[in-house]
Amino acid sequence: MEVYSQQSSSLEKNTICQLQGIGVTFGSGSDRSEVLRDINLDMNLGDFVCVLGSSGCGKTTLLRVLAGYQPPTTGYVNVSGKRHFKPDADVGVVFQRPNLFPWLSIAKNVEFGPQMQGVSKLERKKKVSYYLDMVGLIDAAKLLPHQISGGMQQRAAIARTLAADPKIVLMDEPFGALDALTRESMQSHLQDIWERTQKTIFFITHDVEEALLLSTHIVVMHARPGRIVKIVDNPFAHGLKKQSAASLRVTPEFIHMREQLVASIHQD
Ligand SMILES: Nc1ncnc2c1ncn2[C@@H]1O[C@H](COP(=O)(O)OP(=O)(O)OP(=O)(O)O)[C@@H](O)[C@H]1O
Repeated sequence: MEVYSQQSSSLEKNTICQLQGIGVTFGSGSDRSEVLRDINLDMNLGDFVCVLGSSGCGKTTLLRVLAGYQPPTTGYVNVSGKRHFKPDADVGVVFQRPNLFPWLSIAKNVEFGPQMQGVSKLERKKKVSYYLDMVGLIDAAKLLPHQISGGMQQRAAIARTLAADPKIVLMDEPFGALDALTRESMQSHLQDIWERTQKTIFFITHDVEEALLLSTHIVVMHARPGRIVKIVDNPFAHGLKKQSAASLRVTPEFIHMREQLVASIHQD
């Protein structure tokens, strides 16, 4: 395992997304609050980056900068070599609560992005079937969001985001509102989807085990101001392909790594 505290790895040829010197300060005078300072991070094609950190350390603010919702006070974001400063189709977002359009069927929700992009009807149909199949929701295509479970809704939200073909997918605690069993099945669904699409994923979680089960890299942030203190190459990357979460979790290596990460979060 390689653990290193450097702030930025060198730009490689398959870098999809680059955060350079990101800082965010809200307010001014006595209300001034520096929420993020000098965040540098490169994400390569197919990376699954999990971000861990105590509550309020700035994870969501960082995701909002990446999405183009929050302009940084300093620094910039590049996606595929271009400045990214406003929301667009290159960056897809999945929130903690699946914000599906309640009046549209699951299929129409998934079709929405490609339709906005002017994709032909035939292509749209193909995309909808492909992504609904990927998330195991073919049979729910005609149902409305309120007619399916929370886990199914979140899978539909993931399919909707992927159907717009983003270069990078941002996820803000997407399984945080789900019960433990559904969460576990969603983790294995997401791992499978990621293996199949090879998308670059930026994933915020409070759950150290979730980060170890899913990611290729783990970013640890500390607060006041929010900053990256550690970037870890996850030795368990792709681990769910070889063994179940239950058997991985009890290995001494996994337990040791989990304890190390918990300690580094709490050094904050
Ligand atoms: N628009 C804003 N104006 C002022 N302060 C803000 C604003 N948005 C966020 N903050 C502050 O920035 C800090 C970081 O918030 P953020 O939501 O990014 O943290 P987080 O790590 O995602 O927290 P959690 O894990 O609890 O979701 C908090 O102190 C929050 O109050």
